[in-house]
Amino acid sequence: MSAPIRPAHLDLESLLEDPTPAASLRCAQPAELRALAGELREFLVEAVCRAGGHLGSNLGVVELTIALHRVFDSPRESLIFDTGHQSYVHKLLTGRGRDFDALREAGGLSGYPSRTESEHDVAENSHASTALSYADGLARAGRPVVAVVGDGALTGGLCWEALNNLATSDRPVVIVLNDNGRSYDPTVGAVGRHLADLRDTAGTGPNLFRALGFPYLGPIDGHDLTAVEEALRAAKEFTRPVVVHCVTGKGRGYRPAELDLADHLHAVSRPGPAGSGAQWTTVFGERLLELAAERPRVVALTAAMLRPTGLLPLAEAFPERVIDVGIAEQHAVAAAAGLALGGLHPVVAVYSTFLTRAMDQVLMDVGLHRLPVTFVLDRAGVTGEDGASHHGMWDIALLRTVPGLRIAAPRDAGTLGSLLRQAVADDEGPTVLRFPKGSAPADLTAVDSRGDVDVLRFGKRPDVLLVTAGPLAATGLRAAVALEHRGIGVTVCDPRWVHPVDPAVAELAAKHQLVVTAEDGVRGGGFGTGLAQLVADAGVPVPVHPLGLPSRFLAHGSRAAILREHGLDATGLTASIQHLWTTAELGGEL
Ligand SMILES: Cc1ncc(C[n+]2csc(CCOP(=O)(O)OP(=O)(O)O)c2C)c(N)n1
Ligand SMILES: CC(=O)[C@@H](O)[C@H](O)COP(=O)(O)O
Ligand SMILES: [Mg+2]
Repeated sequence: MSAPIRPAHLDLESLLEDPTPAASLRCAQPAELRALAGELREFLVEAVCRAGGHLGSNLGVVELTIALHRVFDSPRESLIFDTGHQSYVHKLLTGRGRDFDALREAGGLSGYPSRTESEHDVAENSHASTALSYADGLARAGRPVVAVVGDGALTGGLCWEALNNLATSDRPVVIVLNDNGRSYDPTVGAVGRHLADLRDTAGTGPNLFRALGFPYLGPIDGHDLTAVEEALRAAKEFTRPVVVHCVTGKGRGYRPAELDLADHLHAVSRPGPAGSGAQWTTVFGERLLELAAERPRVVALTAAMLRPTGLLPLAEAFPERVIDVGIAEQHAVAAAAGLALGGLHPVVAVYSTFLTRAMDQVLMDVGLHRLPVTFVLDRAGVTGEDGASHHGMWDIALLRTVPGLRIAAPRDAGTLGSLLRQAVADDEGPTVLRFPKGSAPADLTAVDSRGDVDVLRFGKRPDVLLVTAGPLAATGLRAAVALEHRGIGVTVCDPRWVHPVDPAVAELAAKHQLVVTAEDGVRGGGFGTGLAQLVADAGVPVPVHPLGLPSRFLAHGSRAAILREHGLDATGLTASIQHLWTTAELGGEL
């Protein structure tokens, strides 16, 4: 193999222009690499503060990622980053630096590894704790593989299932433990404590990895390029899985991130005009605190997301009533079942997308026992910039299959409060509350109520009944006004409980000629499907047409733009309903 041609001088500018930066990295001198690390940090701070995204985690892995690309030959040797939120440096070192101009924008660079973006991205991840399993599989398939896993991700049970298998494997896998002592709460659990002991004793004390049978190299200063490289080169010599324990600083090199002791600027939001209403998350946190003060049996659980799910106010007021289990959604749900069996009313606060991991526990541990557990799903529906794996668009369709479980979708801050109150007062079985990312619309007053169902407006003529789920109520009202101007009477109602839907909706349906439903979840199997069943079962001969998201993995972009693209903004709903009404009047198929 001919020696790589060495550029005159390696710096960020030359690296950004270089289609194969790793080759240049391998030729660079230590001083150049140290200077490059500084430039990469400045670049990250500028790009992420502009576009939003994961900052602290990426600042912490600059040297580690440089070393990985110097020692391993990606993509021949697969580099997998667990969770993938810390893969920005990897993107920069694999020819995607210029694409940071459109980081997390529609059509632009993804905030996570993306197979369509680069052959250097092995898996399209973002749900934590999967990398070691991918690595085990890839190694068994004959691929040399390196997996980088964080101390937070290591709290997930899936990692331990993988380690159980890897420890006895005869295939080479380099497991790089990126230990920054941070997931969200560094005090959660024994894994974090053991890693701290390994750091404190310089690896000389009891060592879980060695006890399981892994060769263990470390702990290594993850910002000392030479030390990391030496360890990786040594690890590469092993013909079986080996653990390299790197100690890094989350937010390293950027003062505001280093000083942010809560989460070292784990993720930052894109700057922009603040929404008019309060954030859904904030409203939930405030209402839960009030309810917990009234109801001593209420306790809350989070899977390493205390602040993002709004539980901080409760944790500050009643620290003993909030349990952070680490990145362990399955354990959170099964432990909630235990808490409920013990007479408490647990509230599991989790992002919609992460509850899917624990579906079995929802079905068999909570559902089967008809336990009073309330699941609060933040980031339900379209989440936006975090892309395909973060959209919370499957929750209604999946959860509807759990016998006895009821799902509520508040339309605004006011209904969030009242529905949460109903949910935690329900001791007959599991309840779910789902709401999206962002700010809640202004409260919408009902003009009439039929059971659980709020009628938000009556059409001038009983043409169309529009039944909306959660925040689509505000959108539906705007569409209804536009349709009235076009001569189509539209009644809008919000069932509030989107599963099972109150039969009062079937009675309303019977008074109209066409029913349209709107939801920000998958259309097939979702709320609209359930409502169509209800109307049919009630013997009401009115066609029901569900509108929602297609059953596809939707790319990143802003929430508003994605909803627009799928006809779930006011203009889209207006057009769809007008089309359906026209077709219906002409006697066409619905
Ligand atoms: C299954 C799952 N639950 C929750 C999250 C949200 N989440 C993203 S990163 C993160 C912390 C990861 O900690 P760690 O692996 O130590 O990486 P660090 O950010 O510290 O580098 C969490 C909880 C997730 N991605 N996946
Ligand atoms: C918490 C985390 O790292 C991801 O799940 C992601 O960044 C979510 O972003 P938001 O919390 O801004 O929705
Ligand atoms: Mg960490």
